[in-house]
Amino acid sequence: MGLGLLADGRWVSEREQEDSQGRFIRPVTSFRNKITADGSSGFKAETGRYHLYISWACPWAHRTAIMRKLKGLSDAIGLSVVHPVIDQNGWEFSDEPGCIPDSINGANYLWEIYLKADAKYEGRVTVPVLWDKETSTIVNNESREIIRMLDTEFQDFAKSDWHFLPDDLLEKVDKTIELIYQPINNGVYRAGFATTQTAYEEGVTDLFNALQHWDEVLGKQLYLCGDRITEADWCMFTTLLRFDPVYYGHFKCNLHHIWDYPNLWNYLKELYQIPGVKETCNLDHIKRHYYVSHNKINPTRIVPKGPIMDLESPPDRKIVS
Ligand SMILES: N[C@@H](CCC(=O)N[C@@H](CS)C(=O)NCC(=O)O)C(=O)O
Repeated sequence: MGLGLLADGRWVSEREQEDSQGRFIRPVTSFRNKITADGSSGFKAETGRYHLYISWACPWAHRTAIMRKLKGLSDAIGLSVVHPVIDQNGWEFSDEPGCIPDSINGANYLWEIYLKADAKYEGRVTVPVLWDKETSTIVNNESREIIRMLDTEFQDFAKSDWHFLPDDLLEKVDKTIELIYQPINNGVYRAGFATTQTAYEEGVTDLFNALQHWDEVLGKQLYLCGDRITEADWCMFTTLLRFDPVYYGHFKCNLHHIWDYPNLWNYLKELYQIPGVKETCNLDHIKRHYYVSHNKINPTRIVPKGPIMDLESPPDRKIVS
């Protein structure tokens, strides 16, 4: 599949992991430290100290890019963007349009960053990566935890008033992020990377049951957790954005398009049209990443021209509470 991992300090090509029934297994993330406003964790929130490595293509990394942008943290936290296609050597830095080379460590490949953080690191080399320039290490490479840190620990440097974790919704936000993870965010991968009919059907069934549920919820309330936008909405957004252009065809998630669901489709457009969000949505990188990197699923590496998808048209969701 053009995907690989680090083993014994070397890069080795390897396919996606699966269980004996052909079900996709997502490996556990390894760097789990935390940046805190008061520095009690050993990583203090500071301006100019941290750097984010992302791919515009990746839905997990995209969450962190949205958070950095909307919180007004672009001056405080640096950014590098890898080439959209994963080839023999994994994620690669490039100066092609849309990419930002690694100005911090001067790496050619993302795996070099992982080895610099931990010379004994073994396993997958994934985006996003939150890098600490002061201690030359990876603080964290789990998107859900990175967005939480950017949202709550960098208040002194945030240049906007957005806050995506209201005190009274903390539990609900966590529960919702958890609730949409398996069937939706990971569900598209469970369908797309399945290697048996049964595993694929399990993934697709869970996915479309969950989409139906959330379409109904979004007919009654504005956002996933109620009347305010939260971190959970950004977790949902990056999957919905990729759905019709990629998951519908490439991952065979084709019972319905997102544009068939009146509430989900309008909700997607509403979030897309929030100032600052569009600049983080690179559909060219998104399509090239999936259709070209997964050569087991798409051996010709042909990237479809469509679909024609109008995310700019005015949303007209009807909320009936
Ligand atoms: N748990 C991670 C998952 C990140 C992840 O799977 N990223 C993918 C891109 S969409 C990746 O870098 N894959 C490369 C690989 O597995 O070799 C998170 O949410 O941050």
